[in-house]
Amino acid sequence: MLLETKNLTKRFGGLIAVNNVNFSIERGKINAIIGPNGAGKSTFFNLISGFHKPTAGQIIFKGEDITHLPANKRAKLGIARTFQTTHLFEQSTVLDNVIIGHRLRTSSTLFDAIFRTKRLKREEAQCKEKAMEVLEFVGLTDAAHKIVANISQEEKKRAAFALALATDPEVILLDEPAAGVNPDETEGLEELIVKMAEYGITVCLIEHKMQMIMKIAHKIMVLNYGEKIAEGTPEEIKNNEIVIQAYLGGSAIA
Ligand SMILES: Nc1ncnc2c1ncn2[C@@H]1O[C@H](COP(=O)(O)OP(=O)(O)OP(=O)(O)O)[C@@H](O)[C@H]1O
Repeated sequence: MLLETKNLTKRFGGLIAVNNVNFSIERGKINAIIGPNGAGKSTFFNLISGFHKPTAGQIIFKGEDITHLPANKRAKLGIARTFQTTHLFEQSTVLDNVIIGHRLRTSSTLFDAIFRTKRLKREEAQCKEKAMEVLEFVGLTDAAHKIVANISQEEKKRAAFALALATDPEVILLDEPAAGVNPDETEGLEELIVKMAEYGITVCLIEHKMQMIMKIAHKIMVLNYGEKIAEGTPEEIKNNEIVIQAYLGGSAIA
C-alpha cells in the first residue's frame, strides 16, 4: 500500500463530512471513491492532499505520518491532485500552464530570478523539457502553444492531468476527471488514466461515471454520509446489497 487513512474524520460544525474512514490506496493501482452527492468524497480528497485539516485520525504515506503536513509539503513528497479545469490560466498557453506545475520541483530563488543566474536558466530549460514530456504523455504536444481559452474541454482535462504529472507524483488524485465531456472523450480519458497506472503512477479518483469506474478501477471504496459502507473490486461493489440500496436506491449498477 502507498497511502493509508486511519479513522480519518472531518467535522464541519455539527456535520460529519468524513466519519472514521480507514482506506488504503494501493501502489500502482487505480483506486476509486464513489458515493452519492454530499457523501464526503471531495472532503476525503481534501484531507489527503492537505487542503483540509482532519478533526481526528491519521494519514500515512509510505510509512510516514503526514497528517499535519501542509499541502505544499505533501505535493513535494509526491502527492498530486488535479483541480477543476477552471483553475487553468485561460489566457496563457498550455505549455506555460504546465511549466508552472513543474516549478514546484525547482529551487531557484528570487536572487536567481533577478540576476538571471545559470541555475535559473538551467532550471527554466529543465521545466520546459519536463512540460513537453508530460504534454506528450497526455497527448497534447500539438496543443502546447495554444491559448487555454481556445482548446476543447477534453483538452483542458488533459492539460489539468499534465499539470499534476509535471510535479513527478507517486500518486495522482483525480477529482471527477471525466465530468463534462462526451462519451468518446471519456473513453480517451479512461485510456490515459490506465496508461498512468501502467506507467507506475498510483491513481486515486472520484468519479460519478459508473461505467468508467467499473471498467478501469482495480479497487473501489463507497462512501455514504461520510462513512465507508463498502470496499472491493468492481464486481464485488456491483453486487453489494448495501451499496445498491444506499447508492442507487435499489436499482442495479450498470
Ligand atoms: N467547507 C465546508 N464547510 C461546511 N460543510 C462542508 C464543507 N465542505 C463540504 N461540506 C459538507 O460536507 C458534506 C460532504 O461534502 P463533499 O463535497 O465532500 O461531498 P461529495 O461526496 O464530494 O459530493 P459531490 O459528489 O456532490 O461533489 C456535504 O454535506 C457538504 O455540504
